[in-house]
Amino acid sequence: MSTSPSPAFRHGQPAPIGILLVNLGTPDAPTADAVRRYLAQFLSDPRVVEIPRLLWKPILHGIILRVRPAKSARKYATVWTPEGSPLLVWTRRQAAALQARLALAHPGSQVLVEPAMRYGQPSVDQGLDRLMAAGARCILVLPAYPQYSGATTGSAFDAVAAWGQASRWVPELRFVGQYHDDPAYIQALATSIRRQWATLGEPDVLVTSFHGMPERTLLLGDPYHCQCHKTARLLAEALGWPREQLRVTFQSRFGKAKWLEPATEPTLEALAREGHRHVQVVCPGFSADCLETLEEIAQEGRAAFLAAGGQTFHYLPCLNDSDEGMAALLAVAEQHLAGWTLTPATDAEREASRQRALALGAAQ
Ligand SMILES: C=CC1=C(C)c2cc3[nH]c(cc4nc(cc5[nH]c(cc1n2)c(C)c5CCC(=O)O)C(CCC(=O)O)=C4C)c(C)c3C=C
Ligand SMILES: [Fe+2]
Ligand SMILES: [Fe+2]
Repeated sequence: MSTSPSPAFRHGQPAPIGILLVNLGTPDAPTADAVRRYLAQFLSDPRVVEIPRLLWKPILHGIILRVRPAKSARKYATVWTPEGSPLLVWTRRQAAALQARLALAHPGSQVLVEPAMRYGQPSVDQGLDRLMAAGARCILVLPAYPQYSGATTGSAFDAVAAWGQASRWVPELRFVGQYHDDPAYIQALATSIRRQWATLGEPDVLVTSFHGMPERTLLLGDPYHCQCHKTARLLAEALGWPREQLRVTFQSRFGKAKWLEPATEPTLEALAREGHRHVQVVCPGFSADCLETLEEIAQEGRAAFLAAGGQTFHYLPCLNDSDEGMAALLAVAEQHLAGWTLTPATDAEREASRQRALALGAAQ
């Protein structure tokens, strides 16, 4: 979408450029009521549950929203921090760190970074309204999902489009689709893992556990599964590790449909039974630690591996706001900001450029 002239350079005064850093979303509190509100919004999204609404609504409201909130709230309580849900805390820190790094890297430009949650607060609408209120008319939407899936990245796009439909002044918008094979992201993963190996040592097997998706989405053309495998292959290469010592698994199964395989927890149990004693798990598809990594992997996954006879288990944290993680987000943002982040021209430079254009026109 584009208006002309580019509003970022109007009147010789640079308007700020906006970045909306979007992650999935999380409840406001680790209580059944708050989790119910969050799940109701999340699981009503047709991008997330692709079952005809007439069939799905009675299941969602009659069963899932009655049973799951209390169970999930108990899990959230085990990872909740004094500042709130880990996913939101990390997303806020990432947004602040990205803004600071952009200010250092591009002293002539002002780039504002707002955190947003696709479900819950602060919403995509609130984040975009804030950027507009601050004067940003060029906005980059950066979903914090390295691998594209319709359920996550696609849904973030829907939220931005719905906001645009309700807006009189739609800004220039750019949207990051994925960065699963970006060298800066792969390098960040490898650096983070190697740093942790310096104290933990290398495992027998490194399990890369990605969030699952219904298998049907792969058959329908969603690139998510392939992008997870490509990330894992590039990571093995960056680590200089034999491919067979690095496993790709899918976690967080939801519902009755067949999900992508192999599943993480059964794989951890099988590795223990096969005699692999030292296993580590890393979750490259999550840019920030959250319930799915801190509870499902670091707690449940560990318990399953040790109960099956494994000896040592380490969960390797996500990139979060680490130096290497922020360098990767900065690199991804910069690729998409090109042309917007140019330090604005002075009046003299603008006049010289106008004269050159006139001279060119006269020569033709
Ligand atoms: C990173 C990518 C993610 C994909 C792909 C994804 C797909 C997906 N998820 C569900 C159902 C649930 N996911 C839940 C939590 C959750 N999911 C992601 C990321 C992806 N989901 C994150 C970052 C989180 C953590 C949120 C947090 O607050 O920390 C939950 C809620 C928790 C629970 O009750 O178990 C559900 C439910 C589906 C159905 C799906 C693909 C179709
Ligand atoms: Fe999920
Ligand atoms: Fe889970």
